[in-house]
Amino acid sequence: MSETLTRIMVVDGSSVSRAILARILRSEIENVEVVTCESGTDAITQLKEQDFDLVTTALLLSDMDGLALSRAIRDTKRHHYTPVIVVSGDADIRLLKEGFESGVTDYFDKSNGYRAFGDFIKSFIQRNTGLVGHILYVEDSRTAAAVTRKILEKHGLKVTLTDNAEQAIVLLDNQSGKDDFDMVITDFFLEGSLTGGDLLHAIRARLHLSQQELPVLVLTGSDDKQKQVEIFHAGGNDFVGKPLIEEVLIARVRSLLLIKHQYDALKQQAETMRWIAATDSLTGVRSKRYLMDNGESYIQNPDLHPLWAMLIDIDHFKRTNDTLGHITGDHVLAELGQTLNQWFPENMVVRFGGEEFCVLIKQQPADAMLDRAEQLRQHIEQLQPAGVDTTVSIGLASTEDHPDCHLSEFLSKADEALYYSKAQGRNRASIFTSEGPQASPWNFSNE
Ligand SMILES: Nc1nc2c(ncn2[C@@H]2O[C@H](COP(=O)(O)OP(=O)(O)OP(=O)(O)O)[C@@H](O)[C@H]2O)c(=O)[nH]1
Repeated sequence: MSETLTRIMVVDGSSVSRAILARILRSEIENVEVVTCESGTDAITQLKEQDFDLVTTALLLSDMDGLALSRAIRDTKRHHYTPVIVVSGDADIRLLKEGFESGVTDYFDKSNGYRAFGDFIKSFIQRNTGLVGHILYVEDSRTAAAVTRKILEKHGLKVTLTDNAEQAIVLLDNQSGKDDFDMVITDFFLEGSLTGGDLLHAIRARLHLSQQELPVLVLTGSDDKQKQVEIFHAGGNDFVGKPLIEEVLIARVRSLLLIKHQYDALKQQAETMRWIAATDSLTGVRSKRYLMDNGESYIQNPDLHPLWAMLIDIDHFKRTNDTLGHITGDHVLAELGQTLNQWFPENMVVRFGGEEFCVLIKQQPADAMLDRAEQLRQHIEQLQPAGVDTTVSIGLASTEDHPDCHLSEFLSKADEALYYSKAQGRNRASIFTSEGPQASPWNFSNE
């Protein structure tokens, strides 16, 4: 949810149009304040006194036309950069010819309907909100650095300045994942032993940061076409000629940051998808798919031995569902999942089936494992998850007893031990040794 307030001015001679446009904007855009004006003069007066993020204007107004209003807006200091959108039903030839020179940013064809107007403005705002990003700026001229830094900061960017490529590489190399750089702006000609071209090469070839991961904008005073080609060959995303023109610099920075932010969003999305595929949403433990993808390498890793498979199955869970309902059953499962995650934080906790969990537990001697299984059994017996009397049966198998098993075979040993626990009366733990299933020594002391 956006937290900053967006202020939009709507200029239109028709009171009906003003009311509809304002209503659409208020319903489509979060945190918006809409101010309406009937005439160009009224609009200019308010624009001189207040800040707005966007102005929409009809083409025909009672005292001037939308193009004249746009020109007047460009002449104000406060709104020199504010986007102006002409909203009109007839894209006449004058708008096409003069709109650009008048500083009109975009045009909305009213014949597309009011609903489309809401979508149009919403997406326009999303594309044109204040710049957000952390820029690593490499410039050895103090004067140029001061001026450019001021421009970037004025547009909302955070800037870290260094005057040489060597230092820039160190800063990039030491990024920690927090407050990392979103893009690099570098002068091509630098005084140190490395040029902007060398920096580019280091970013792409040594640090392996792609053009989407870390866009680089090169500032060059040279009109040399060969140099410009070299910049692209070295992995530069774009270049801007010096002396810098503020609007050109900001437009380039904006489009490169857009690439970077889209890359970050896709990466985040892929991460979320992986997490969803790997996690059981009801219980918060790993999914069976995760076990199938990762379990084999886990049990084959000798550093984790002795490694145990522990299968935990709720006793008479059907009865819980049948008497107390499926929802209560779900709550029991969720609480058990949470408990197992807490008990085995460094291990692989998996929902193995409907009411069955599997935990792969690393580096446990047999005595400690049998103690732990018994403590868990007792804990669940007293836990009453979701207020329901609940017990579990447990089956165990160890790599010490079954050193050369693959995952499925290893799990089936633990499953046989679990079956044995069920057959012996439930609410107990059993272990499948090299001699077959046996009751945990704890069961004898319980009975
Ligand atoms: N609430 C709920 N129930 C589930 C879920 N997945 C499986 N079950 C139920 O788990 C129950 C398993 O029943 P059974 O296989 O007969 O096992 P049980 O009643 O636990 O008996 P024993 O395992 O022999 O002690 C069935 O009623 C399934 O509907 C789930 O996601 N939520």
